Amino acid sequence: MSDSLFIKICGLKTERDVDTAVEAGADAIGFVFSDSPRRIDATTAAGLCRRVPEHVLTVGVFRDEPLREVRSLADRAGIRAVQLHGPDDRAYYDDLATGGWTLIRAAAFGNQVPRCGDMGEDILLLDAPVPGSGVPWDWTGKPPAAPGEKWLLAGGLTPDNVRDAVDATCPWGVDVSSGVERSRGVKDPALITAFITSARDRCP
Ligand SMILES: O=C(O)c1ccccc1N[C@@H]1O[C@H](COP(=O)(O)O)[C@@H](O)[C@H]1O
Repeated sequence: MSDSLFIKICGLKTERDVDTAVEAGADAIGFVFSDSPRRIDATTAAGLCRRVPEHVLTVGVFRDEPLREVRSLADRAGIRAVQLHGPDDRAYYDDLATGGWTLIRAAAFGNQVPRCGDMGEDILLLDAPVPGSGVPWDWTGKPPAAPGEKWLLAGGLTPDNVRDAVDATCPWGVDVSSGVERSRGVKDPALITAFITSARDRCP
């Protein structure tokens, strides 16, 4: 992981896209294990993880999956972090913490601003109400999280809007899926590279 803006590229399914994200400087790459056009199985993810150097965090994305499913998929794939889109249950997080994974809690930004650590997570992801939809939320209204918190901005980011979004919200990092695709579920290597370049523009 680098000290500059942390960048996660999510929903990768192919060797070409993993290699592109790593070479372009991604800090984390995500594999979706929930219902989605980006879903892959544990065997495919394990093969892709073997291509990823140690300094890049491999993340499994789950939505309201039973604990035993999360544990089984994460173990078989060999990922190092789990991104949880529900349930917001402290016991669920405490259980997964014993597995040694970095815990990323995804929450929709609303009237109540979640705090990183409320569920024992290591990183908070503030997302649009429908994850993976490519629809941005209004990040201009008020500070999404306290300065210094380890939080990722996600939801409808693209190479064209990521720089403004970072300037407006000062997140610890950013996360993208739809905005680097040429069609739903199909990544575009040129967009992956363009996203990382734009996000880091004027950043250390
Ligand atoms: O990508 C999906 O289909 C998905 C499915 C289930 C949970 C999360 C999912 N994606 C996450 O959504 C955000 C933002 O995505 P986008 O850039 O708006 O398309 C990202 O964290 C993905 O990991």
